[in-house]
Amino acid sequence: MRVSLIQLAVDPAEPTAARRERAAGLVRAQRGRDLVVLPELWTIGAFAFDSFTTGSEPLNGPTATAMSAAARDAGVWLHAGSILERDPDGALFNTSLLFAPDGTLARTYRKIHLFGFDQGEAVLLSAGHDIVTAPLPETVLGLATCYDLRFPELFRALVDAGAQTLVIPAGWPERRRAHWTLLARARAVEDQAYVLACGTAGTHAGVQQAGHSLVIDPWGEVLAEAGPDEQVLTADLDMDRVARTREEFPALRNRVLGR
Ligand SMILES: NC(=O)CCC(=O)C(=O)O
Repeated sequence: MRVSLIQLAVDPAEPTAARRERAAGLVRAQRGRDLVVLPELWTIGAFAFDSFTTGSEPLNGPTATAMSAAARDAGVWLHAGSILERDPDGALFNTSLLFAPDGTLARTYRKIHLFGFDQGEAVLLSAGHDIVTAPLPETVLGLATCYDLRFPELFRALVDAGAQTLVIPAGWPERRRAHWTLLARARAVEDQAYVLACGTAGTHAGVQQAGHSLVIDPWGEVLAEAGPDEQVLTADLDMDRVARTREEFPALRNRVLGR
């Protein structure tokens, strides 16, 4: 499976509409790949809390419309990262969007673990509750978002639901980059799954982003790692490796608790 992770720079000087158009162009340039991934809240920035209300949009809003068209034009599965979803009652969610190659919105995932303790996302948004997987021709995706990475029980639930490739869009700060790398590799090793972890670059709301998006195999080896700046990271994945790893080193089968 050929994957591209688009590590977008979120720069407050760039209007959202311009970034949306730029992101759509980058997606279109990935024709020939099987799956393309964008980061968390790349329209406004994961830490731009002051813009959370004005930057919110419905599931048929401008970002979803542009990403649907880009997926269709490129003929790829597109995990379009996440948007600030405003539901019909006005509640806000951090919602990931997965588009099929014909542009259909195949899945949404509302971030379960909201970041910020007693401020920011944690107080401004509503949390999701649903475990979301998506069967693709080559693999089964399990969806999670950024801070979710710190909660291994979510990933175990995704694996129990059939996930083989864990997709994690993020807006992770440089200050905690060591955690990002460590936890992403840990999730790959403990769940014996590919991890596609796509972050943002640049600085927004005074928070320098880590970049360093990662493609990690089910043995925990880093197959590809981005630098700090905007970059398209590509990798070719051997999907048989998930089943082989789980067969040859059957730690998942040896679970005693929580089954
Ligand atoms: N957007 C986020 O979820 C940030 C998470 C984070 O900074 C951390 O877990 O550390």
